Amino acid sequence: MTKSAGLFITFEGGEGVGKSTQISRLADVLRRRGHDVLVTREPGGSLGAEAVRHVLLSGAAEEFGVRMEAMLFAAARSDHIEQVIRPAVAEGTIVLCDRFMDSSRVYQGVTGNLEPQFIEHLERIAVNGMIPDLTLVFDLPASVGLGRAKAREGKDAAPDRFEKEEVSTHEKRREAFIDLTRTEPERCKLIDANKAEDLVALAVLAAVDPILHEGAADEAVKGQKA
Ligand SMILES: Nc1ncnc2c1ncn2[C@@H]1O[C@H](COP(=O)(O)OP(=O)(O)OP(=O)(O)O)[C@@H](O)[C@H]1O
Ligand SMILES: Cc1cn([C@H]2C[C@H](O)[C@@H](COP(=O)(O)O)O2)c(=O)[nH]c1=O
Repeated sequence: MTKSAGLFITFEGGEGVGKSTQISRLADVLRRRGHDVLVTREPGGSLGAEAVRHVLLSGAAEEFGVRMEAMLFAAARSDHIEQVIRPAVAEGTIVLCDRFMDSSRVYQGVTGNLEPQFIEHLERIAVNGMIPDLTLVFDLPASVGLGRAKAREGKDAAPDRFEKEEVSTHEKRREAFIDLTRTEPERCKLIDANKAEDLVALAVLAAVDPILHEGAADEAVKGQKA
């Protein structure tokens, strides 16, 4: 198989919506089709960003305020992009990333009440042009997602810094994620996550297939011109 162009696909949504489950299933399908695939996550995905992940999810930075947390997410994102994502996409890899800049827009921007200009400025610096080719927004009632996350972690596990917030805050996040699919319909596609795993997997493939074919068509045109 000729090497196709790399792609950057992000998975967004509230807690326990099934992102990791579907990323793993999609990665298997794409690898079977012969693609190089890298699965990664935020916050984290590079050595520096994984260190910052611990600070953020443990709640150690919470007392310093949402601006501080937003800047830590942005710092982790910048490291992750420059060390891992950009080089992988440049080599032709399909990068599947569990959460990215839209989580900052929603968690720190909308429910953290940070000024939109501040979030936009941080995003521009951190992302540095590495905008996802496609973002899948998984949608599920917040209470269902939180229930799934709790079942996954075990009833005695303590919720992390963000999981522990009010259900109404999680519902506000759900609405904000849905809004993204209205304001950026080309990039952000809504996936109904309130279905059996196999049906969600079919919806994910249906959303991803068109951009795989666009990439293949671009390569073919380049090949004809060469
Ligand atoms: N379609 C589904 N129906 C029922 N349960 C599901 C479905 N998809 C995933 N799950 C289960 O729900 C739990 C949460 O799924 P998963 O870890 O994939 O979500 P996530 O979006 O990555 O969560 P988080 O953002 O909290 O890390 C897991 O135990 C998973 O097995
Ligand atoms: C990237 C990013 C993440 N968050 C929040 C969202 C989740 O509550 C956690 C990550 O946990 P997960 O189990 O790995 O999904 O972090 C955020 O608030 N802002 C961000 O930019």
